[in-house]
Amino acid sequence: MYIILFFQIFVMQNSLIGFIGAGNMAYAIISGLINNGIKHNQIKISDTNKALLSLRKTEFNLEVFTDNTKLAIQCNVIVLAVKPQVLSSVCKDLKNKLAINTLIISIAAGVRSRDIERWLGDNQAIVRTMPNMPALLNQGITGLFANKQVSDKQKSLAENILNSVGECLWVNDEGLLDVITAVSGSGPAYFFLMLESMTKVGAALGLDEAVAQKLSIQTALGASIVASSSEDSPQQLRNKVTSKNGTTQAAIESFQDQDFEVIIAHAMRAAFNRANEIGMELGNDK
Ligand SMILES: NC(=O)C1=CN([C@@H]2O[C@H](COP(=O)(O)OP(=O)(O)OC[C@H]3O[C@@H](n4cnc5c(N)ncnc54)[C@H](OP(=O)(O)O)[C@@H]3O)[C@@H](O)[C@H]2O)C=CC1
Ligand SMILES: O=C(O)[C@@H]1CCC=N1
Repeated sequence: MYIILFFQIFVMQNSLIGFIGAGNMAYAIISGLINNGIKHNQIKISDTNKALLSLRKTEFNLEVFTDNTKLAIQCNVIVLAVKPQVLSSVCKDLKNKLAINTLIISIAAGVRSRDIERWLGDNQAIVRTMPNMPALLNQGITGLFANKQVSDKQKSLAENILNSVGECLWVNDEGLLDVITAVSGSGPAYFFLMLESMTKVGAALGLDEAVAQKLSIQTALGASIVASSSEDSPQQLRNKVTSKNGTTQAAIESFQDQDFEVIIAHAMRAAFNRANEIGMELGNDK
């Protein structure tokens, strides 16, 4: 056990991790890596946006590049952190320039590993992932899928990197990553929307907006902590808040009258379908 742990730390400490794309998710993952003891000189970052690169250089004290290839040829792990729509051109520029043992980690929604393989050139080890934004505070959760070229050592390297920002969950069926996208990838935004609505209504009912926001956020935090530490299911916990003929029952009945579950199902299916659509659109990109 200790030998495996020591080996994993050794592999991480001897990796050079390059991020292509310096946006929100790169920021979140790099923050987690640095908080977990990865040295600044083990992370490099490239982006087309020079102003953003100079901000990242100030924030993290890392080497930055405007040329993705220059970054990629120096790293043994490359995290593809650009929008799905620019991923094919980013990969095609790297085609046949990477060492065969370079591990590619894609965080792009919808984009299938076989397309990334096709754009980069065959036989590249690719771990396709779906992290989420709470990675920023090491509270993320990431779904991962490995293509056939990924070795066990590379699997544990990818897992260690994403474990720096939260929990990891491997899937054998790549299609499930689109479901994970609809649940936890996009999920933080669903809860933020709920917070926005609760704040607005609290203010409309007479609270200061800042007070309504604080109450809403602390309530979400408290409910999440209880749900994640309790043996009870979310439904059982809900029942514990819902007094017979009380205020919560009135609210829950109103949600149910408005088909709350249908609203959630439509929204999550829309996210899932969009992930599929992105995969199909880019799958047609030669
Ligand atoms: N945001 C989230 O919560 C999550 C996002 N993801 C995935 O992560 C990926 C990144 O998302 P996010 O960080 O939000 O996006 P951002 O737009 O914040 O970051 C992407 C960065 O890539 C830059 N970029 C564009 N073209 C290139 C290029 N050719 N070479 C290098 N850099 C380039 C962009 O510059 P410019 O803005 O100037 O175009 C931008 O700075 C996406 O694929 C998304 O699906 C996954 C899980 C959660
Ligand atoms: O909205 C998106 O497409 C990305 C993927 C999951 C979260 N953000």
